[in-house]
Amino acid sequence: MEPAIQDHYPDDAAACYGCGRLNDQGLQLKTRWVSDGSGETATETESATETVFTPRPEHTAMPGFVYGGLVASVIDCSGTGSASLAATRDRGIDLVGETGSDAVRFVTGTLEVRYQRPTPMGPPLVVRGRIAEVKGRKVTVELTMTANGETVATGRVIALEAPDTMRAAG
Ligand SMILES: CCCCCCCC(=O)SCCNC(=O)CCNC(=O)[C@H](O)C(C)(C)COP(=O)(O)OP(=O)(O)OC[C@H]1O[C@@H](n2cnc3c(N)ncnc32)[C@H](O)[C@@H]1OP(=O)(O)O
Repeated sequence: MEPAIQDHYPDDAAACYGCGRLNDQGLQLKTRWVSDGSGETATETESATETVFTPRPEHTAMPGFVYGGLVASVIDCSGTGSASLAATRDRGIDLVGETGSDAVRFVTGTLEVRYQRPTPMGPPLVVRGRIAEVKGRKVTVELTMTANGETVATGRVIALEAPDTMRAAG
């Protein structure tokens, strides 16, 4: 299995509620490259990322359905994780081993979510990310979330490399 980018964030970037490995109360999302041949072209396949999360009962909106804010959170950190994967790769940094502190850190500039149908509580939510553009310190990622193989939400994240002020805080 490919390494998860969040396991390669330095400790000062590992407290995120969505994806920080050091946040015991958080979602601890993990985002990886996948290359299962699902893309129509080699570039699409190479650029696909995946994040999988199974909601818990406290993530309920109405009984049986997932809270939309949770859906947005999963898409958010899937997007920043995907951006980090892309920038880290583009800069020629190899993620060696299961953990490390070699990832380029990204934060959310813009998050867009379109809720396509109610998200059922129970099955894992699978988010696929496609790197739409890398422009300097800005990466645009398009994302699709499925549950039981059906699209429940789509989104777009514009991620920016983390500013020094955020890295130094805390
Ligand atoms: C690292 C591990 C943690 C993972 C994080 C998980 C996700 C999060 O919750 S992060 C928290 C939420 N996000 C924030 O608090 C970010 C707050 N905003 C900021 O700090 C800044 O506005 C920041 C960093 C986004 C952009 O500032 P800055 O780096 O100075 O951008 P700037 O130099 O002005 O612009 C660079 C490019 O980005 C674009 N841009 C700037 N801000 C945004 C934005 N908010 N949305 C979209 N595009 C933007 C500009 O238009 C410009 O584009 P182009 O090069 O095409 O002209």
